Parts: sequence; structure tokens; C-alpha cells
Amino acid sequence: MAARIMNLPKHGLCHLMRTSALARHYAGSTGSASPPQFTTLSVDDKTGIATLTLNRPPANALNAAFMGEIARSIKELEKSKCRGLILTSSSERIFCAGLDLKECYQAEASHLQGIWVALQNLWHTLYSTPLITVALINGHTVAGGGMLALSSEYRIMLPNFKIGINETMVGLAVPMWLIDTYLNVIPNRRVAEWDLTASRIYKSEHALKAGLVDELAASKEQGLERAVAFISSYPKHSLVARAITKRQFREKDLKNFEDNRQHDLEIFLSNIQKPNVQSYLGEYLESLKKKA
Ligand SMILES: CCCCCCCCCC/C=C\CC(=O)SCCNC(=O)CCNC(=O)[C@H](O)C(C)(C)COP(=O)(O)OP(=O)(O)OC[C@H]1O[C@@H](n2cnc3c(N)ncnc32)[C@H](O)[C@@H]1OP(=O)(O)O
Repeated sequence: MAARIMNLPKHGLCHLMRTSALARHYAGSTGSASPPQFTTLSVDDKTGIATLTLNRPPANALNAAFMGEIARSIKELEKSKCRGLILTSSSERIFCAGLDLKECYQAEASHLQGIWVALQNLWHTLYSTPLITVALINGHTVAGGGMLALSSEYRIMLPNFKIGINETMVGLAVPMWLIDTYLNVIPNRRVAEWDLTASRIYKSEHALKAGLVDELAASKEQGLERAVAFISSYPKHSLVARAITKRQFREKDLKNFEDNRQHDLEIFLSNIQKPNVQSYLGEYLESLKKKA
């Protein structure tokens, strides 16, 4: 795959957007002059398929800046009329460890608010995008990381990693928009309810059996090939009809989210600041450190 950002003048799939132009565009849309910090974006000029690589070591933990960057890249790719997006990680062990818990611990309310709004926006952007989306899960992906994978349309995972939504483990309820996202992948309500209430984390092989992921790939290279094959399986002439159909499937979930966006934020802020949740979060962070 050509690792560069450029246009596809022949068939008009992607407009010219070199790295510096992209940086200028980010500056325009965010008010900040800084170029992407935590991701790299490449677009294959032949296929019109973009690869967005998450690169915030050590765990690709999501803070507001990182989430904003991912969401803006998706919006840019939509405007440039790329056909598909592959999300993957630069780490060999972790696709995404969810929200940056260090930033959720003993933080100001305004900071927590920024994190949650960025998470809401990222979910909305990824879940609603007309792009054909594939998560190439080349490492563990939990909580907010699970959200990234499940909001994509197709999941290819490497063996021996973990995937799941573990919010109840940290003493917090799973928001309705994430339940809807889960049900979009695992429509068996009983299984979904059990998974989410029990914070069930699947190993890759079991996730495949359960339908949480669609394919296993032996290596990242093979996964990339499979991701390109999935996106390319949609003929060019069907892309608009495809996108409308995708939107119709997801419309109810998106509307429910919009109707409850503010309430969802208030619930998060109220729960995350509770002394028992903060105290548990502190212990949980210690346990992550002790592992090292
Ligand atoms: C309480 C928070 C808000 C709850 C909101 C409720 C509403 C639900 C909505 C759902 C959406 C988002 C919520 C979240 O995402 S909460 C995040 C929960 N995430 C986790 O519980 C993951 C914790 N991490 C792990 O389980 C493991 O790290 C791993 C991902 C399985 C990888 O294991 P590993 O053995 O390969 O690596 P490990 O040594 O554990 O970690 C490497 C370093 O990365 C640091 N780290 C890991 N996860 C996080 C994190 N989430 N935030 C910040 N830092 C993280 C870890 O401390 C190591 O650092 P160091 O090398 O020791 O410095």
C-alpha cells in the first residue's frame, strides 16, 4: 500500500492532501496550528483506502486530543471522498486500552467534561461515517478501544489478544449508545446483556466464535490484505446506496444518542467524580502499574 497522502485525480476518490496541507486544514478546523500528534494517516492512491494508525504509546489510551484527532481525520477523509478506512495500531501489543484512566483520576470537572465530549464525538463520527470502516485489531482492545472496534463495520483481529467492554468492572454503567453499538454486532440480547453486565473480555479465538470479530488474521500484513479485500468487495457504483443503507441501519441509535447527549454527559460526570469510583480508579491504576 502506498504510504502517502495524496489525491486520486483519475477516479476522483481522494482529493490532493499532502501532509502539510492536512496540517493546515487541521489548524483551520481546530484553531490549533499543531499537526496530527498521535496518529499517522496514509491513503493508497490506487484503491482510495485510508489507513489511520493509532500511535499514542504505550497503550493508545484515549485522551481528548487523541480522540479529536481521530474524529477530524475521519471527517477529512469523508470530504476527500475516500472509499474506506482501516483503523489499526502502531503497537504490537495494544490496539487501544480505552480512555486514558490517568487523565480520569483526580481530574478537574472541566477536564473530565472535555474527555467525555470527545468520546461522544468520536463515537458519533465513526459510527455514522459513510466510509467503509474496518478495525484491524492488532493488539488488546478494551472499553473505549472496544468501542472503536465495534463502531467499525468489520473487524479483523490477530490471535491471542483481548477484546471487550469492561465498564462495570470499574463500577460504572455502560451508556445506552454503547449498548446499541454492541447490539449492532451481537444482536442476541441475552448474550449482549450478559457480556456487558459481566464485563466479559473475549480472547481473539473466542471473539470470532461469538461473532464479536469477523475474521482472524495471522499477521498485521495479512490483516491489511484482508481489510483491503473487504473494502474493495463493494463496487464503486454502489458506494452511495451502500452508505445510505448503512445510515438507515444506524439512524435510530444515532438519534437516541442525540436525544440524550447532555444527559449522558451529566451521568458520566456525576459517576466518575464519586469518591468510591475515584478510589477504585486509583487502585486500578496501581494494579496496572504493578504488572509492569
Ligand atoms: C473509569 C473510567 C470511565 C468509565 C466510563 C463509563 C462509561 C463507559 C463508556 C465506555 C467507553 C469508555 C470508557 C473507558 O474506556 S474506561 C478505560 C478502561 N480501560 C481499561 O480498563 C484497560 C486497562 N488496561 C488493560 O487492561 C491492559 O493494559 C491491556 C489494555 C489489556 C494491555 O495489557 P498489557 O499487559 O499488554 O499492557 P500493560 O502493561 O497493562 O499496559 C501498558 C502500559 O499502558 C498503561 N495503560 C494501560 N491501560 C491504560 C489506560 N486505560 N489508561 C492509561 N494508561 C493505561 C499501563 O499503565 C502501562 O503503563 P506503564 O508502562 O506501566 O507506564
